[in-house]
Amino acid sequence: MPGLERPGVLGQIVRERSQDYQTAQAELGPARTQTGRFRSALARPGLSLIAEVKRASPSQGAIAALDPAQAALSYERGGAAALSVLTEPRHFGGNPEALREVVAVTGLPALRKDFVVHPAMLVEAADWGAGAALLMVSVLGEQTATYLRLARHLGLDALVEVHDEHELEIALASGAEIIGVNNRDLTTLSISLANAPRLIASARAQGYAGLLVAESGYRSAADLVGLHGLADAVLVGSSLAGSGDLTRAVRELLA
Ligand SMILES: O=P(O)(O)OC[C@@H](O)[C@@H](O)c1c[nH]c2ccccc12
Repeated sequence: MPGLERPGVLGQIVRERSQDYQTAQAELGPARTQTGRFRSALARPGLSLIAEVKRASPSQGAIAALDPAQAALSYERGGAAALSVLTEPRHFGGNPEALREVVAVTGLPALRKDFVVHPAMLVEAADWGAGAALLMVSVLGEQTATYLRLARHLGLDALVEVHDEHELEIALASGAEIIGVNNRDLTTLSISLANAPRLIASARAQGYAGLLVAESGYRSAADLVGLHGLADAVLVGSSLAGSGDLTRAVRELLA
């Protein structure tokens, strides 16, 4: 399975997830209809917000004991364009039910946020009603294009995540329609808010015409100023999830 040799926290999680899915079988079945709901939600004019249901993280430990369905409704009320739901159980407090519950209560498209290391994880995402799945170039490397094709076959949009120039090259070559740039280095967990603007500008300069998402570390509307007119969307988790009033936190972030 891909990514087993990655260093730091990322490598640990990838090895755990690979164990979890070691004996899984992926029944792809016939091609499913592509709705593109997640993609269209981000393509709307202005900076779209992907609000994340995140109960814990390796960098912060416990964030908030959110009820996923309630959190999703609060985010929707505040004006989020789409949702991201962690399904990784050991470090992010996620689980499959969280995603299923969110899909059941909201009209917003949801991203399965996990460390995809096996095709079965994409089949699950589609079966659970996700509109999209996260594909991390730091995990999948040159297999990113293969997983992208699998996601499409299953009717899913894919958020292809990169953190540096080399990963961006792989994402651009893979044919990704949505590329996310993570400000957080997942091997060290350190954040640099300059990373997403820099790589997003680089993707545009290379003629990339798809959607671009800035990810991680945003806490206030002031932090987003540099993204307007540059990124199509921003992915925010911890600062919203830990705010105590999710609807208000979304409104303040988008103000
Ligand atoms: O909580 P933050 O700093 O707002 O970040 C959200 C999101 O970008 C982050 O959860 C994330 C980005 N890429 C990931 C990959 C796996 C797990 C988590 C992530």
